[in-house]
Amino acid sequence: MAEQQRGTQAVKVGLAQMLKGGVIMDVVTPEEARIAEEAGAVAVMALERVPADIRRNGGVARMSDPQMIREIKAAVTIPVMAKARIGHFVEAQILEALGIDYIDESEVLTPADDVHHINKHAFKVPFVCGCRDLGEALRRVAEGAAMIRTKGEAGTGNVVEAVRHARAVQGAIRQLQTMDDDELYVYAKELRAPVDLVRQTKALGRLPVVNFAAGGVATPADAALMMQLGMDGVFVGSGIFKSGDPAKRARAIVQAVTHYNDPAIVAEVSCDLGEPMVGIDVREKGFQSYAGRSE
Ligand SMILES: O=C(CO)[C@H](O)[C@H](O)COP(=O)(O)O
Repeated sequence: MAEQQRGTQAVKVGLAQMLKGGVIMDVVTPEEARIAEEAGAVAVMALERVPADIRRNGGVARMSDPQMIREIKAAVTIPVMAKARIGHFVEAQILEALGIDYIDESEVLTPADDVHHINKHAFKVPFVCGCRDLGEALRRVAEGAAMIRTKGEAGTGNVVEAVRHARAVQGAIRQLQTMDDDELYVYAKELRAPVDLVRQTKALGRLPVVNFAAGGVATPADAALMMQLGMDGVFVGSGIFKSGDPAKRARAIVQAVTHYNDPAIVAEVSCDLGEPMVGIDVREKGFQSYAGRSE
């Protein structure tokens, strides 16, 4: 690709589109990365601890050790993503210098700036960011995100928040499509999002970038549910590598995403998967929401 074309918003959005219809798996070792690749993951997310362990350990969660990210990059041929803390543009600079394929500016790590997100236009590497609703999604796109993921609640093994966020985004887009163009200025104000992106979303009938589900997807049925709710693909972390048979579950979730509209196949791949991860009820007293850490 010509140097002057690298890193334009169109190129970054196009790179993210290449992941459409796929599963992106959190991995913490080169061995897990190889299991993910063999299972058919379209990309892996290299991190030191899956979200369930981040929750268990507590403390400040930061960008992973660059050496560990390098080892995961060397282990697989599929794209490798890594996480930077919200607003931590130096962690993002480091990840870009490491040649990472996509950066996740993630609420799963402890935010570094509780007001500002990273200006993602300043980078050549594409970014993915989380959202709970349409306004949050379009604010991230305005900052240069090339890919969106609904946040869910990572590390819970509980799909309820992923469903809530996917329904919020899709429902708002349906509502937007019933609106008169004159009404978009006020709606954009309500969404706290630029009116040109609101107009574009109305015209497309979808977000202007790919939108994956994340946070709490733990079974093939969960993954197919998110696809039927209109998501373009799925992130799975704790649900695979905190389960009894990660390789089998990883393959099953990839199959379920590919055949999400075929219940017979989803039933078949759901058989004999061993123990699922133990989940957390998000209504439990003292539950810490990661999704609410930024807006
Ligand atoms: O942060 C992520 C995506 O950006 C994680 O990959 C994803 O949310 C994992 O969540 P879980 O462990 O619940 O599957």
